[in-house]
Amino acid sequence: MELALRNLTKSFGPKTVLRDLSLQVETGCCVGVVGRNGAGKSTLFNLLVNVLLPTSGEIVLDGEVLGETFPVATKRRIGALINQGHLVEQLTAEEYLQFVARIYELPDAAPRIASLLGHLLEEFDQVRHKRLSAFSTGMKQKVAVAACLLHRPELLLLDEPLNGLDVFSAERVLALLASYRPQSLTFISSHNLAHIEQIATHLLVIDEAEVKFWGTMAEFKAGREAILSDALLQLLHPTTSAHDLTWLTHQAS
Ligand SMILES: Nc1ncnc2c1ncn2[C@@H]1O[C@H](COP(=O)(O)OP(=O)(O)OP(=O)(O)O)[C@@H](O)[C@H]1O
Repeated sequence: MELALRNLTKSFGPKTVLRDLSLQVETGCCVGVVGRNGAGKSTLFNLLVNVLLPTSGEIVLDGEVLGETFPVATKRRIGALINQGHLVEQLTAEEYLQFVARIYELPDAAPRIASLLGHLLEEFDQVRHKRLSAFSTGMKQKVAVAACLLHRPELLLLDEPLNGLDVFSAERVLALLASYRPQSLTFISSHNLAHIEQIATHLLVIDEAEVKFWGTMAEFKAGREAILSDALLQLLHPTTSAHDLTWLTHQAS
Protein backbone atom coordinates (compact mmCIF):
# COMPACT_ATOMS: atom_id res chain seq x y z
CA MET A 1 0.00 0.00 0.00
CA GLU A 2 1.19 3.48 -0.83
CA LEU A 3 -0.34 6.62 0.61
CA ALA A 4 0.39 10.12 -0.59
CA LEU A 5 -0.90 13.32 0.96
CA ARG A 6 -0.63 16.22 -1.45
CA ASN A 7 -0.87 19.74 -0.03
CA LEU A 8 -3.58 18.57 2.35
CA THR A 9 -5.31 21.55 3.95
CA LYS A 10 -8.29 21.72 6.29
CA SER A 11 -10.05 24.85 7.47
CA PHE A 12 -13.07 25.32 9.70
CA GLY A 13 -14.56 28.60 8.52
CA PRO A 14 -11.77 31.18 8.53
CA LYS A 15 -9.51 29.04 10.71
CA THR A 16 -7.01 26.75 9.00
CA VAL A 17 -6.17 23.85 11.30
CA LEU A 18 -3.96 21.86 8.93
CA ARG A 19 -1.98 23.53 6.16
CA ASP A 20 -0.25 22.15 3.10
CA LEU A 21 0.67 18.71 4.41
CA SER A 22 2.52 16.61 1.85
CA LEU A 23 4.13 13.23 2.39
CA GLN A 24 4.42 9.79 0.86
CA VAL A 25 4.63 6.52 2.78
CA GLU A 26 4.16 2.83 2.20
CA THR A 27 3.59 -0.50 3.93
CA GLY A 28 6.08 -1.04 6.73
CA CYS A 29 6.24 2.63 7.68
CA CYS A 30 4.94 3.74 11.05
CA VAL A 31 4.37 7.47 11.23
CA GLY A 32 4.42 8.99 14.71
CA VAL A 33 2.21 12.08 14.68
CA VAL A 34 3.14 14.50 17.44
CA GLY A 35 2.48 18.09 18.41
CA ARG A 36 0.96 20.11 21.19
CA ASN A 37 -2.76 20.18 22.03
CA GLY A 38 -4.82 21.65 19.23
CA ALA A 39 -2.01 21.29 16.67
CA GLY A 40 -4.19 19.46 14.14
CA LYS A 41 -3.33 15.79 14.76
CA SER A 42 -6.88 14.46 15.20
CA THR A 43 -7.96 16.55 12.23
CA LEU A 44 -5.41 14.64 10.13
CA PHE A 45 -6.76 11.29 11.39
CA ASN A 46 -10.33 12.37 10.67
CA LEU A 47 -9.33 13.33 7.14
CA LEU A 48 -7.65 9.96 6.64
CA VAL A 49 -10.79 8.06 7.65
CA ASN A 50 -13.04 10.33 5.60
CA VAL A 51 -14.96 11.70 8.60
CA LEU A 52 -13.76 15.10 7.36
CA LEU A 53 -13.15 16.20 3.78
CA PRO A 54 -10.11 18.31 2.94
CA THR A 55 -10.64 21.97 2.10
CA SER A 56 -7.97 21.53 -0.55
CA GLY A 57 -5.30 19.02 -1.44
CA GLU A 58 -5.55 15.28 -1.94
CA ILE A 59 -5.33 11.93 -0.20
CA VAL A 60 -4.11 9.35 -2.71
CA LEU A 61 -4.20 5.67 -1.80
CA ASP A 62 -2.52 3.32 -4.25
CA GLY A 63 -3.01 5.89 -6.99
CA GLU A 64 -6.71 6.48 -6.22
CA VAL A 65 -7.75 9.95 -5.05
CA LEU A 66 -10.04 9.67 -2.01
CA GLY A 67 -12.53 12.28 -0.90
CA GLU A 68 -16.17 12.50 -1.90
CA THR A 69 -15.61 9.00 -3.30
CA PHE A 70 -14.23 6.73 -0.62
CA PRO A 71 -15.23 3.19 -1.64
CA VAL A 72 -16.32 0.69 1.00
CA ALA A 73 -13.66 -1.67 -0.36
CA THR A 74 -11.05 0.94 0.59
CA LYS A 75 -12.59 1.44 4.04
CA ARG A 76 -12.30 -2.29 4.64
CA ARG A 77 -8.53 -1.96 4.23
CA ILE A 78 -8.42 0.48 7.16
CA GLY A 79 -8.38 -0.16 10.90
CA ALA A 80 -8.97 2.98 12.92
CA LEU A 81 -9.12 4.02 16.54
CA ILE A 82 -10.01 7.68 16.58
CA ASN A 83 -11.62 9.90 19.21
CA GLN A 84 -11.64 6.91 21.54
CA GLY A 85 -13.34 3.76 20.35
CA HIS A 86 -17.04 3.30 20.88
CA LEU A 87 -17.74 -0.23 22.04
CA VAL A 88 -21.09 -1.96 22.40
CA GLU A 89 -20.89 -2.18 26.15
CA GLN A 90 -23.75 -4.64 26.69
CA LEU A 91 -21.53 -7.32 25.11
CA THR A 92 -18.57 -9.22 26.51
CA ALA A 93 -15.18 -8.58 24.88
CA GLU A 94 -15.44 -11.79 22.86
CA GLU A 95 -19.01 -11.07 21.77
CA TYR A 96 -18.04 -7.56 20.71
CA LEU A 97 -15.14 -8.81 18.59
CA GLN A 98 -17.39 -11.48 17.07
CA PHE A 99 -19.79 -8.66 16.18
CA VAL A 100 -16.93 -6.74 14.52
CA ALA A 101 -15.86 -9.93 12.71
CA ARG A 102 -19.37 -10.30 11.32
CA ILE A 103 -19.33 -6.72 10.01
CA TYR A 104 -16.11 -7.51 8.14
CA GLU A 105 -17.49 -10.92 7.11
CA LEU A 106 -14.46 -12.68 8.56
CA PRO A 107 -14.73 -16.45 8.46
CA ASP A 108 -13.57 -18.31 11.55
CA ALA A 109 -12.39 -15.30 13.54
CA ALA A 110 -12.56 -17.10 16.90
CA PRO A 111 -8.87 -18.13 17.14
CA ARG A 112 -7.68 -14.61 16.26
CA ILE A 113 -10.13 -13.08 18.75
CA ALA A 114 -8.85 -15.42 21.48
CA SER A 115 -5.21 -14.62 20.63
CA LEU A 116 -5.76 -10.86 20.57
CA LEU A 117 -7.68 -10.78 23.85
CA GLY A 118 -5.35 -13.28 25.48
CA HIS A 119 -2.36 -11.09 24.64
CA LEU A 120 -3.92 -7.75 25.52
CA LEU A 121 -5.94 -8.62 28.62
CA GLU A 122 -3.71 -10.34 31.13
CA GLU A 123 -6.81 -10.98 33.25
CA PHE A 124 -8.80 -12.35 30.30
CA ASP A 125 -9.87 -15.59 32.00
CA GLN A 126 -11.35 -13.69 34.94
CA VAL A 127 -13.22 -11.15 32.80
CA ARG A 128 -14.30 -13.17 29.79
CA HIS A 129 -17.93 -13.37 31.02
CA LYS A 130 -18.11 -9.71 32.06
CA ARG A 131 -19.83 -7.10 29.96
CA LEU A 132 -17.67 -4.30 28.60
CA SER A 133 -19.66 -1.84 30.72
CA ALA A 134 -17.91 -3.40 33.75
CA PHE A 135 -14.44 -2.99 32.21
CA SER A 136 -12.02 -0.28 33.32
CA THR A 137 -11.05 2.53 30.90
CA GLY A 138 -7.76 0.84 30.03
CA MET A 139 -9.38 -2.56 29.49
CA LYS A 140 -11.91 -1.00 27.10
CA GLN A 141 -9.09 0.74 25.27
CA LYS A 142 -7.31 -2.59 24.75
CA VAL A 143 -10.49 -4.17 23.38
CA ALA A 144 -10.78 -1.22 20.98
CA VAL A 145 -7.19 -1.85 19.83
CA ALA A 146 -8.01 -5.54 19.31
CA ALA A 147 -11.05 -4.58 17.23
CA CYS A 148 -8.82 -2.46 14.93
CA LEU A 149 -6.47 -5.34 14.25
CA LEU A 150 -9.06 -8.08 13.85
CA HIS A 151 -9.55 -7.79 10.08
CA ARG A 152 -5.81 -7.44 9.32
CA PRO A 153 -5.99 -3.85 8.04
CA GLU A 154 -3.40 -2.60 5.61
CA LEU A 155 -3.72 0.96 6.90
CA LEU A 156 -3.80 1.34 10.67
CA LEU A 157 -4.85 4.74 12.05
CA LEU A 158 -4.43 5.08 15.80
CA ASP A 159 -5.10 8.44 17.43
CA GLU A 160 -3.74 8.23 20.97
CA PRO A 161 -4.34 4.46 21.30
CA LEU A 162 -2.25 4.25 24.48
CA ASN A 163 -4.35 6.76 26.40
CA GLY A 164 -5.35 5.45 29.79
CA LEU A 165 -3.05 2.43 29.65
CA ASP A 166 -0.71 1.52 32.50
CA VAL A 167 2.94 0.84 31.63
CA PHE A 168 2.41 -2.91 31.35
CA SER A 169 -0.61 -2.58 29.09
CA ALA A 170 1.13 0.03 26.96
CA GLU A 171 4.03 -2.38 26.48
CA ARG A 172 1.63 -5.13 25.42
CA VAL A 173 -0.05 -2.88 22.87
CA LEU A 174 3.28 -1.57 21.57
CA ALA A 175 4.61 -5.13 21.21
CA LEU A 176 1.51 -6.07 19.23
CA LEU A 177 1.81 -3.01 16.98
CA ALA A 178 5.55 -3.57 16.43
CA SER A 179 4.88 -7.14 15.43
CA TYR A 180 2.11 -6.07 13.05
CA ARG A 181 4.05 -3.11 11.60
CA PRO A 182 5.72 -4.90 8.63
CA GLN A 183 2.37 -5.75 7.07
CA SER A 184 0.65 -2.41 7.46
CA LEU A 185 1.11 1.29 7.06
CA THR A 186 0.56 2.79 10.51
CA PHE A 187 -0.15 6.31 11.71
CA ILE A 188 -0.04 6.69 15.48
CA SER A 189 -0.31 9.76 17.68
CA SER A 190 0.71 10.03 21.30
CA HIS A 191 1.79 12.68 23.76
CA ASN A 192 4.11 10.08 25.25
CA LEU A 193 7.18 10.45 23.07
CA ALA A 194 8.86 7.39 24.56
CA HIS A 195 6.04 5.36 23.04
CA ILE A 196 6.46 7.06 19.69
CA GLU A 197 10.19 6.43 19.79
CA GLN A 198 9.57 2.74 20.44
CA ILE A 199 7.30 2.18 17.46
CA ALA A 200 7.67 4.89 14.80
CA THR A 201 9.91 4.69 11.74
CA HIS A 202 8.93 8.22 10.70
CA LEU A 203 7.97 11.37 12.55
CA LEU A 204 5.47 14.06 11.62
CA VAL A 205 5.55 17.11 13.87
CA ILE A 206 2.60 19.47 13.49
CA ASP A 207 2.40 22.80 15.25
CA GLU A 208 -0.26 25.45 14.80
CA ALA A 209 -1.50 23.70 11.64
CA GLU A 210 1.96 23.69 10.03
CA VAL A 211 4.31 20.77 9.41
CA LYS A 212 7.39 21.51 11.49
CA PHE A 213 9.15 18.26 10.67
CA TRP A 214 8.58 15.33 8.35
CA GLY A 215 11.13 12.56 7.92
CA THR A 216 12.58 9.40 9.40
CA MET A 217 13.20 9.08 13.11
CA ALA A 218 16.94 8.95 12.38
CA GLU A 219 16.73 12.23 10.45
CA PHE A 220 14.84 13.84 13.32
CA LYS A 221 17.35 12.71 15.93
CA ALA A 222 20.41 13.77 13.95
CA GLY A 223 21.97 16.82 15.60
CA ARG A 224 19.21 17.16 18.21
CA GLU A 225 18.86 16.39 21.92
CA ALA A 226 19.09 12.64 22.66
CA ILE A 227 15.78 12.52 24.52
CA LEU A 228 12.92 12.83 22.07
CA SER A 229 10.80 15.14 24.23
CA ASP A 230 13.79 17.48 24.63
CA ALA A 231 14.39 17.38 20.88
CA LEU A 232 10.73 18.28 20.29
CA LEU A 233 10.91 21.20 22.72
CA GLN A 234 14.09 22.31 20.96
CA LEU A 235 12.26 22.26 17.62
CA LEU A 236 9.06 23.97 18.74
CA HIS A 237 10.39 26.26 21.47
CA PRO A 238 14.02 27.14 20.84
CA THR A 239 13.90 29.85 23.51
CA THR A 240 11.71 28.47 26.26
CA SER A 241 11.27 31.00 29.01
CA ALA A 242 10.25 29.91 32.48
CA HIS A 243 6.77 31.04 33.44
CA ASP A 244 6.43 33.13 36.60
CA LEU A 245 4.12 31.09 38.82
CA THR A 246 4.61 32.98 42.06
CA TRP A 247 0.96 34.15 41.81
CA LEU A 248 -0.09 30.54 42.56
CA THR A 249 1.10 30.69 46.14
CA HIS A 250 1.36 34.45 46.76
CA GLN A 251 -1.73 36.06 45.29
CA ALA A 252 -4.14 37.15 48.04
CA SER A 253 -7.37 36.14 46.27
N1 LIG B 1 -15.25 20.42 13.94
C1 LIG B 1 -14.47 21.47 14.26
N2 LIG B 1 -14.90 22.73 14.08
C2 LIG B 1 -14.11 23.79 14.36
N3 LIG B 1 -12.83 23.69 14.82
C3 LIG B 1 -12.34 22.45 15.00
C4 LIG B 1 -13.12 21.27 14.74
N4 LIG B 1 -12.36 20.19 15.00
C5 LIG B 1 -11.17 20.66 15.43
N5 LIG B 1 -11.16 22.01 15.44
C6 LIG B 1 -10.03 22.87 15.81
O1 LIG B 1 -8.91 22.43 15.07
C7 LIG B 1 -7.73 22.57 15.82
C8 LIG B 1 -6.99 21.26 15.81
O2 LIG B 1 -7.73 20.31 16.57
P1 LIG B 1 -7.28 18.80 16.67
O3 LIG B 1 -8.33 18.08 17.43
O4 LIG B 1 -6.92 18.29 15.32
O5 LIG B 1 -5.96 18.95 17.56
P2 LIG B 1 -5.01 17.83 18.18
O6 LIG B 1 -3.65 18.10 17.67
O7 LIG B 1 -5.56 16.48 17.92
O8 LIG B 1 -5.09 18.18 19.74
P3 LIG B 1 -4.98 17.26 21.07
O9 LIG B 1 -3.54 16.94 21.23
O10 LIG B 1 -5.50 18.17 22.13
O11 LIG B 1 -5.86 16.05 20.86
C9 LIG B 1 -8.15 23.05 17.21
O12 LIG B 1 -7.96 24.45 17.29
C10 LIG B 1 -9.61 22.71 17.27
O13 LIG B 1 -10.31 23.61 18.08
